[in-house]
Order: sequence, then structure tokens, then C-alpha cells
Amino acid sequence: MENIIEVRSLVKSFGNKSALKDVDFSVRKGETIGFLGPSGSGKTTTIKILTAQLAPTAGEVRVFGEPVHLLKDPARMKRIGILTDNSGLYDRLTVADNLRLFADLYGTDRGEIREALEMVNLIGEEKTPVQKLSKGMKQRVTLARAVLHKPDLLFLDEPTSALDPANTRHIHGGLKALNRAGTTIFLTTHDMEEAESLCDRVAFLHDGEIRLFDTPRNLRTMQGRPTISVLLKNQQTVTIEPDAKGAAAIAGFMERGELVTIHSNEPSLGDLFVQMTGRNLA
Ligand SMILES: Nc1ncnc2c1ncn2[C@@H]1O[C@H](COP(=O)(O)OP(=O)(O)OP(=O)(O)O)[C@@H](O)[C@H]1O
Repeated sequence: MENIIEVRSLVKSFGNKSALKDVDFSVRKGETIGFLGPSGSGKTTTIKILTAQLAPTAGEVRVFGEPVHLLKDPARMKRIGILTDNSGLYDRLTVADNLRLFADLYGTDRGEIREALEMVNLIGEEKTPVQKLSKGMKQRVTLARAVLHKPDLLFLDEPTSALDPANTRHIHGGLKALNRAGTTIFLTTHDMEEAESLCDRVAFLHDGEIRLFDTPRNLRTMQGRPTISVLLKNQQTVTIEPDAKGAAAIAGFMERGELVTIHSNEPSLGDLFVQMTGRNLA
């Protein structure tokens, strides 16, 4: 499968502070990749380098098979979409006028605006000036703008950080649909549930280094097979090993009608992150 992003021995320093230390990874066409890490771990710096907003101190970065600085060329820039916290929206213009301006700039049919607004749940707000929107609504307009031209590659820096759970779920659905339609997605997040719900592979970033990079399922099961918790009708919770003896015990509970719930005690990505780095994601 074609690599859409390739990063080799990437270093980024600000003065004597190393934000990224010898980072290597690649992203295949069609993947959704999540960079998970606490504040200051280097997530935004990574996105800025991958979108040619910041130059690397050392190392090689290729996007669409070409050196990343070529993305500054407007024709290539049109292949990507970017959501970062500096929205670049025109505050005095309405939601729709902001999107129209962007559509015209990118040569995108204005008919796409409605679909983008549906994706971010902002139908009905077309005529509202951006300056009257809440922080979360502005974030959604910025996301609509980032996806309006159906980019080949979408960069999202903490896309749902200001959103409530209902809008987060709605937008996750939209991002999954966009990905199914062919957009490769690179996102950063503090939110392990977001990473788990959206991402094919997840990188744990800590102090400017990638500590782990794998599928959420492999990450959760890397420390061996998890135990199983069984809640019984008498309110007792029993922890069972995942072996033949455990299977017999569970079968017994079921036969006697004693079992209420059963679940596997896999660590969450958040638990794993704390184990790996000694730090919380927040
Ligand atoms: N322009 C800059 N000048 C100096 N230091 C910077 C600059 N940008 C980032 N840094 C430093 O680089 C490190 C990584 O920052 P970065 O913004 O990439 O982290 P992050 O993981 O995105 O954090 P957050 O989740 O808070 O956005 C931090 O120590 C930060 O202070």
C-alpha cells in the first residue's frame, strides 16, 4: 500500500528545547492515524511540520511522495485539509460566507457547502456571523472548511476538544464516512476514546518521542490476555482467567442462571499510556 506520509529521523528543536527527537513513522493511503499524547508532547509541532507550516530541524519528511516543503505550492495544498486552533475564519462574515470564500479560493463547487455543514451539525446557522458563535461552533465551522474540498489528506489537531458528546459523536460519524470515501486522516488527540473509535493505528507520543505505534487492539492486548470479570446475581464480581478452567466456571454460572454481565478487563489506551510513560494523557 502506498505511503502518503513518510517521516524519517525527524528532529525539531526550538532553541535548546527539543520538541521532537528522532521520530520515524509512515502513514498508508486510506488510514486514519492518531497521535495521542499529553500537553507539550509534540503533537501540534508534528502537524505543523507535516503541513509545511514549520520546517524540520533535521530529518526527512515526505507527503504524497514528495518533500514536504512542496506543499506550499497552492495546487498541492489543495490536496490537504487542516484543522488547527488558529481558525483563520473571518469573524464578521457569516458561516456561509466564510465557506463560500474558501470554496471559491479552492475552486470547489459551492453546492458542497451544505454537505459540509451537515457533517458538522450546523445546518440552520448559515447566516450567523462567526463572531456570534460559541467556541465549539467555531471549531465546527473550521472543520467544515477543512473538509469542504474533500481533501486526499486531512490533518486534525484535537478536532473535538471544544465539543459536547453529541456533536463529537456526530462528527466522528462524518469523519468515518469521509475516510471510507478515500480521505486519509491524521489526527492528534488527548482523548483515548476518540483515538479508539476513529483510528486504524495509534502512536503514543511522549516528550517528543513515539513510544508505541500500533492498532488499538494490539496495544490493548500487548500485555497478555486480559482476565474476565463476571457479575453474578448475588452482586458478587468474580475475576476469571481466560483458560479452560475459567470457561468451565463461566459455563456453570450461565447454566445455573447466576450470570448478570461479563466483560474482558483489557486496559484502556489511557491505562496503557500511564503504564508506558508514567503520565496521564490530560
Ligand atoms: N514556537 C515555539 N517556540 C518554542 N517552543 C515551542 C514552540 N512551539 C512548541 N514549542 C515547545 O515544543 C514542545 C511541544 O509542543 P507542541 O505544541 O507540539 O505540544 P502538543 O503535544 O501539541 O501540546 P498541546 O496538547 O498542549 O497542544 C513544548 O515543550 C512546547 O513548549
